[in-house]
Amino acid sequence: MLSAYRVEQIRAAEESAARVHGWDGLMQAAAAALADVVALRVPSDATTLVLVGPGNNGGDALFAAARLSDRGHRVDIALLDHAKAHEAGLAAARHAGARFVEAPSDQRYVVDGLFGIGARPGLEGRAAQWADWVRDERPYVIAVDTPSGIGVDDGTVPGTAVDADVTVTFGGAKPGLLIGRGALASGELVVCGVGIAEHLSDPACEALELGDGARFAHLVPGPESHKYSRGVVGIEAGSPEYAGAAHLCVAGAQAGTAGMVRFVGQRELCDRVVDRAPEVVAGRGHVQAWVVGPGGIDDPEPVRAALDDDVPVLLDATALTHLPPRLRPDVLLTPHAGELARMLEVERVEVEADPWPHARTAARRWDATVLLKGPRTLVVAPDGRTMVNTSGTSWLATAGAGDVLAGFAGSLLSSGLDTLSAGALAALLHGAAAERAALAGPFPAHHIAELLPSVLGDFLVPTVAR
Ligand SMILES: NC(=O)C1=CN([C@@H]2O[C@H](COP(=O)(O)OP(=O)(O)OC[C@H]3O[C@@H](n4cnc5c(N)ncnc54)[C@H](OP(=O)(O)O)[C@@H]3O)[C@@H](O)[C@H]2O)[C@@H](O)CC1
Ligand SMILES: [K+]
Repeated sequence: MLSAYRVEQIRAAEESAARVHGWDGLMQAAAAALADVVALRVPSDATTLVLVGPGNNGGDALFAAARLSDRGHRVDIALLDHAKAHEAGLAAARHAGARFVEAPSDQRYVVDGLFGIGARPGLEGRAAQWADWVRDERPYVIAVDTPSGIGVDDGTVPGTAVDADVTVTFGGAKPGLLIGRGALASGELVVCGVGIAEHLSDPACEALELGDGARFAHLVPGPESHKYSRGVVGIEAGSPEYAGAAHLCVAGAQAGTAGMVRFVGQRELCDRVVDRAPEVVAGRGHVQAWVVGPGGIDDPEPVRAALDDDVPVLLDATALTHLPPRLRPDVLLTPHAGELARMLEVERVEVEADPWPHARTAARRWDATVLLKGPRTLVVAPDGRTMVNTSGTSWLATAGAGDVLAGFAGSLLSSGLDTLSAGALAALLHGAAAERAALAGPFPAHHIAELLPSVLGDFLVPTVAR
């Protein structure tokens, strides 16, 4: 599990840790970790340009530059403001023989030490020019703690930001490195301990990882299991216009942990679904979770009927246009940005620019868990607990992918996972299956459903079914 902390949490932990290790101790730990990553990633005969800002982020970069110079690396340093650069760091870099330059020129490797957790979002003046140079010249960029220009607490990018290939972040991740456009600017994350971990309070948000399978070992059936104990998921999806959504949602559900899939809907659609998937049972009956809405008809009745059953309910697509004013925490809503914008009566661009507060607002307003689909899918519980998904590929922007996700998440709900865990796990494995599919190039959504069982199996290893 990857944990992310807001700036004030990091500051508080830093304060406590500094009493133990000293401020210089923390900075040296950060600089050492940074220098190690640079030494591993940058070819030994290349020149690394280190961009240095006015605060301790620049201090980390300067001490790392000194360490790299000492190890024989060629280092150019560009100071944003000579008068404000970290004094001891500057002396160390000079002493180690780093070269000082006025501005970026033809360097292909860059360390972004302009601003870290002390940053106000948005870059101006020379910092903005240097970020533009990075955007145009596309060198390989290693960001120090955070890419400069992002909102560290929320992942907003109000203006220009440095686009990094990798971000070496200290003490713990930050929400802005996981969420929204900030996440896209961060690239790969390397979290380095600098001695503050034991002083941190509860994370602001978390990301499940593919190594977290042991937490879900209870999903693996045992010798006593039967189809009902594994879970029955009921699906009401598809319409004459979108029959495919029914097939894809069912395929997603069958790829999950449920022992049985029920399908309800018009007779003709039921027949078609059972023709394609003979294991499916058509018609109403007892279920442990409902999925309603993918490609569905514009009718409030299926939503009302599912909510009347006292089991977890996933509402997607057309079902989101028929929400009662208040739901309950075992309801999982799965909008994309456009659907959430409609639900909240705001513009889609507003949701895309700052997704987290919009997902939180909806979760609070409906007292339901909200899974907001996007390049970094968010799952937010009514009490604000948030999981961010970091798996996936841009090829996932394909018709039907959401139908598969809804069915798969519903399957996990029917097996007893709470809405937050089911949403987070479904998003993680759906994204991982898409990454696997993308190895062969673009793919249709049904490939995700075909790959999900093996992705789930790998995730749950070494806890294999007996
Ligand atoms: N966490 C840890 O345990 C450890 C953390 N460490 C490191 O410390 C870093 C935090 O350092 P920091 O507090 O000095 O803040 P930093 O990000 O360097 O920037 C502050 C300066 O930038 C300026 N400024 C800000 N935004 C601006 C803008 N948009 N445009 C222009 N100027 C702007 C701001 O100006 P001011 O707001 O004061 O006017 C101030 O001068 C942290 O990210 C990590 O790298 C390690 O050393 C040790 C372990
Ligand atoms: K930075």
